[in-house]
Amino acid sequence: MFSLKDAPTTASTLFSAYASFAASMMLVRSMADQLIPRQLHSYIYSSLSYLFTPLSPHLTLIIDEHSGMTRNQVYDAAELYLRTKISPLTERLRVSKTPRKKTISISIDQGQQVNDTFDNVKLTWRYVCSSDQRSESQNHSLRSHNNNNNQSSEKRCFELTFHKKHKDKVVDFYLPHVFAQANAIKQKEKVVKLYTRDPCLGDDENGMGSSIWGSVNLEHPATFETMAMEPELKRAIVEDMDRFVKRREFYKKVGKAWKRGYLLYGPPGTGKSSLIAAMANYLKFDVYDLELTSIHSNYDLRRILLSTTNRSILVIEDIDCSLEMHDRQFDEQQHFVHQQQSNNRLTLSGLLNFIDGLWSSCGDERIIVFTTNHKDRLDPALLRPGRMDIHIHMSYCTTSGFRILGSNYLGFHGDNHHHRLWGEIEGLIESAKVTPAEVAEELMKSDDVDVDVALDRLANFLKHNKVENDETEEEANKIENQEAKRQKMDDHNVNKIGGGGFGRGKGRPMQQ
Ligand SMILES: Nc1ncnc2c1ncn2[C@@H]1O[C@H](COP(=O)(O)OP(=O)(O)OP(=O)(O)O)[C@@H](O)[C@H]1O
Ligand SMILES: [Mg+2]
Repeated sequence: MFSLKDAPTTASTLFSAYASFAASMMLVRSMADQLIPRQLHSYIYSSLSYLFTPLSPHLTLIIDEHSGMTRNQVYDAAELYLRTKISPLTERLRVSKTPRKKTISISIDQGQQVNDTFDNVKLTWRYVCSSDQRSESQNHSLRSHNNNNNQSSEKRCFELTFHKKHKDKVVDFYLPHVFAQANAIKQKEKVVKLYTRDPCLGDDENGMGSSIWGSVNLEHPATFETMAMEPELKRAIVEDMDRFVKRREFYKKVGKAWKRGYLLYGPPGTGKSSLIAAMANYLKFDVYDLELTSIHSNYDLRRILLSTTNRSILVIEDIDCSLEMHDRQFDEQQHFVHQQQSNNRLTLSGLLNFIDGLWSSCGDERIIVFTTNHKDRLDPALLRPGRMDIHIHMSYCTTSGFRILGSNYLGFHGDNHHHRLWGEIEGLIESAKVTPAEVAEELMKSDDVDVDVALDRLANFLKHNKVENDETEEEANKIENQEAKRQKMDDHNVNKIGGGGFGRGKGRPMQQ
């Protein structure tokens, strides 16, 4: 065996000593290669290299874009979250926008680093792209999955580095924080959709699914700020919705389906449809506009409702005239006799049963809105307590409603309320019984809105309506008085004939 101790220290001996050492190492390595099973080679070499590399105090988590064949949700959350953490020092950013999105998204480019701090823990994110080593078959299936030929061969991941001692804090608290923030961003950026039944589209081969509904982006600009309504009513609706979306656990605890029903009633043009849009924009819930006249049976209804998604608003407008809905009691009596027939037509009880039962138990965070111009014509089954949780009366334009429209349409704020016509209009607005739609129309009539002209026109419109209302009211009073007189005469005669027998109330008609 070679020994350095006895060797003379000349250059040539040093060289021959090194050569001999290298030769011995090669011999040892080739013996090891032969004696140690092949599978253990890489393990042993990496363990040896680990022993000779200084220990790093840092830990790096690798967050791949895909987990197997599906997307890695941690990656998606990180991508959204890191958009909010881009610092002015970042040198390269990626910018994109898809037709479905309203905003431009900015994300970090490969190799770029983003620093973050969470509960005094310093973290560094790095975005890494490399060419994918996966087999061609895997790439192929990913390609078809992503429908994105150029990018599928690229392997993308985030590397999250921090001090090892914070591992638990990062996994248990920081990553959930990243998820929560990403969800909030997603929610904010969500484009609300309006789904309507498209008769031109057939069902898919299962007879179910998205083809039942066609969708467009809900571009309705109504918000609670633009709605001309009493401020207290607006506040009450917003608070009610806020409470509703926060109460997942509560609904579970009390065993109630997580749904909420609103009945909006009032004359045409008072903002019922606008309010639905404002609700959808506020909650970022998609809207399913259900036209009952296009549905022919309870079976169809069930199928259509089952294909709606959670966190959505189901709207049935003009419920009183959508259908000749049968009285619920009548329908229940007939149910046993004509069960088959009942499935072949759409009935009020079919709708109510479904909303109360099946539909509400298989979905979460559902809102249902019925609208009507005539609440008095609705079937009592629809109005009974517990069915529609909140009844909202959309009324003619009030003073505060006019203030909101004035500020929206004419840019009136603060001092502008001192306009010479303002007081006159406020004095007329409630007695003129005009709808917010009519007021909005008057304010928008000229192309370039001249405030004087617009208010002048509105004042005249209100005066004209008030005169008409007064005349109609006079006429109605006259008829009412005549009616009352006639009634009095009838009652007089009835009392004479019936004599109030069998406990009938005095003055009640006999046929009752
Ligand atoms: N309360 C309101 N606040 C703000 N704008 C309103 C309001 N009511 C009506 N408008 C305006 O009038 C237009 C028509 O209103 P909308 O369609 O919401 O009324 P509606 O009550 O649904 O009527 P209908 O009973 O005929 O369906 C809206 O696009 C909006 O511009
Ligand atoms: Mg409407």
